[in-house]
Amino acid sequence: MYVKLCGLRTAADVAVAVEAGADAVGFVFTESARRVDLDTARELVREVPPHVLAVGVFRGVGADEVRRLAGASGIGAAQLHGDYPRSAFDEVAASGVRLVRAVALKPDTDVRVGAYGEDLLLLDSPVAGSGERWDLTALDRARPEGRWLLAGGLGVRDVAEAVTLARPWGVDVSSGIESGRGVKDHGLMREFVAAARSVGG
Ligand SMILES: O=C(O)c1ccccc1NCC(=O)[C@H](O)[C@H](O)COP(=O)(O)O
Repeated sequence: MYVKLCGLRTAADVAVAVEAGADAVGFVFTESARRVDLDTARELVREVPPHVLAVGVFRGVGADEVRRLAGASGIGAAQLHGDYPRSAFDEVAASGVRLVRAVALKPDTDVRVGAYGEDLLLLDSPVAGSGERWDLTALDRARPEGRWLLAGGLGVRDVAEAVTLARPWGVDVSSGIESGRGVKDHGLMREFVAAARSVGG
């Protein structure tokens, strides 16, 4: 079970995520209580070892700006939320970063992993980073195959149940590992990784 811990803001957050065994860590570059500025992001990315993917989270930022921030911070992947066209994905990918396509599951959502050139598809709640759950039974109508992550209101107590129901390749969390908005709880981070991996290997 691939586990991404998102919205990290301090070097201690990164150290705990790595020690807990996270596969990927996310840094929010867009308007949010979790936003980190470029200098902070660059310092945090330096703390991420090569076997862990450093992901920059973007929404409402042009592809050229994503490229600039990706290059300046050293992230390994860009997670794009919102209505980015395929051309924007191509443009960002050309800078050498991997792509995460973040979408809410609607009737017309293209759930083919890689349809926009992405390495990972992230199925999230309609309001990303809000900690709100969404109706996982919608996956019965359109279930991705391959490298897709489930996100949206997951927490220590319910991630195992959600994994059993949705059968994702991996999971992503932010609010559920916080003690307050934008403040990571290191105990919850460790517990979340263990809980996510407690289901069927
Ligand atoms: O975290 C934010 O504030 C945010 C703002 C704008 C776009 C994306 C954002 N976050 C993305 C994530 O943290 C996660 O990938 C995902 O949405 C899970 O969030 P949560 O429901 O809080 O666990």
